[in-house]
Amino acid sequence: MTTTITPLIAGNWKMNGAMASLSELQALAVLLTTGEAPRAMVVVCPPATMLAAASAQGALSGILTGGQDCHWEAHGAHTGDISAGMLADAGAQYVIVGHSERRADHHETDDMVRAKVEAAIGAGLKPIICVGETEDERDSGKAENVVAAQLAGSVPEAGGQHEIIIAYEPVWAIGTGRTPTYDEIATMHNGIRHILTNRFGERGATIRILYGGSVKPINAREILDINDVNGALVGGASLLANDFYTIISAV
Ligand SMILES: O=C(CO)COP(=O)(O)O
Repeated sequence: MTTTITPLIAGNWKMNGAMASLSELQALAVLLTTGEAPRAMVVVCPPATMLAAASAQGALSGILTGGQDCHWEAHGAHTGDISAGMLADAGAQYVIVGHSERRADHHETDDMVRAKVEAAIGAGLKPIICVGETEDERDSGKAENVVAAQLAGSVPEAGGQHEIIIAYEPVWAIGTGRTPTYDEIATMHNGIRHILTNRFGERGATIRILYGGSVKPINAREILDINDVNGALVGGASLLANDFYTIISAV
């Protein structure tokens, strides 16, 4: 059912890197254009200050770019914030919304995330909507219910007509070097697929579901082989061109 989905590998640089890190993007571009053609779409989400330069550079080698967050309004008195339209203006085609670090650090609720997704769609961006349980929630057997509730709250009806991407990122697997078992990932992705097809019908079968949380060159192949895993959202390992390229090549 999902075998026709072209996988997508996205790198989330978070608050790492400086303009000098664009040399890593350049190195990645060289690897991607001189090696075997990638079997995945490649997206890099650098800090917003680097987005325009990264987009211009990426365009030369097929690397797409995305923002790491956007405001839910198109413009206004929101000091320090960036709108989805501004990200598009800087060359982004994607935007990460509802990352657990923002849900935690900025008290983002599902309602806020849904409004951001709508703003992203309105600006012509493809939102990468993050969901995932904490360790306590997994230990107490609530992981699937937590993710189902986040999907219900964070994914707007417009998700049925526009391209959206779901990223399942268990909070306890982010930056820890720990991952769920392959069975646990398969169960969660299968559950998300059911939720998407129940809600959006045939279209739900075409929505990419990425896995994120300690994806590394060493585990990428096994994770990307799991049914209904349509790519990865990579943090730390996306900062170095060689590591990121190895993950992309694992598709
Ligand atoms: O949060 C993540 C991507 O959004 C995952 O980060 P790590 O790959 O560093 O665990």
